[in-house]
Amino acid sequence: SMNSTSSEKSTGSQTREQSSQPSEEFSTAFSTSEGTPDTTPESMPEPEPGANALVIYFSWSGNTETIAGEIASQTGADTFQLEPATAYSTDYNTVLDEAQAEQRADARPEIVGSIENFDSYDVIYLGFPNWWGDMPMILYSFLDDYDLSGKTIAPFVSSGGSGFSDALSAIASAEPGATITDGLSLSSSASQTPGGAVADWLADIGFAE
Ligand SMILES: Cc1cc2nc3c(=O)[nH]c(=O)nc-3n(C[C@H](O)[C@H](O)[C@H](O)COP(=O)(O)O)c2cc1C
Repeated sequence: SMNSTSSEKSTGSQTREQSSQPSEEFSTAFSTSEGTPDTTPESMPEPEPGANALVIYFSWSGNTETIAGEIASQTGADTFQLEPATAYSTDYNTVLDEAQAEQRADARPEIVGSIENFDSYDVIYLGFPNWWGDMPMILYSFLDDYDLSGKTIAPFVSSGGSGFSDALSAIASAEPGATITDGLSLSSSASQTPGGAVADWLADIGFAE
């Protein structure tokens, strides 16, 4: 299940009616182009691979979710889907307007449920689609609600071509006490077969199993 963290997310499997690639227009319009000291190594049990990592993501049409699932599968990390208390429209043109209105209002959409044992995670894989050159506002809700000081954030984005835009600096501003790795940026279509890119990225940032 994509919602394997703790017990919270029984409501988390919204179905999406859109195709996984609703945003052809963006391809053109937006193209720019272990922490503890090793004191008693003999007697310490080995930590489970990925046991201290959590994949947190928002996805409207499934592309970011596919990347999130691949990261979880390759690392053994838990996952938590950011889901807004008030669902977005399933209509593409309508969600474009909803997203823009939320951005203009600097909104903080409420997140369904809460992340159990958040403090126990050292590594947060944080994924989202590029929405109008920014993170969806629910990512700002998450960064406001949770303190990521001392954690490592490994960001990933799915986009029609814009990549992260200014999202990486926004994350850094919101979480000055966190370490942020190089990000993984995939196009909408590359997001659908992310295995190789995820493996390369995990190796690059030092989190390959
Ligand atoms: C509301 C909205 C705004 C978008 N804005 C951009 C954008 O500014 N730049 C871009 O490259 N893609 C943009 N896209 C395209 C998405 O980033 C892209 O389709 C992504 O793969 C969707 O990920 P998801 O399936 O996880 O929701 C936008 C899509 C939506 C729905």
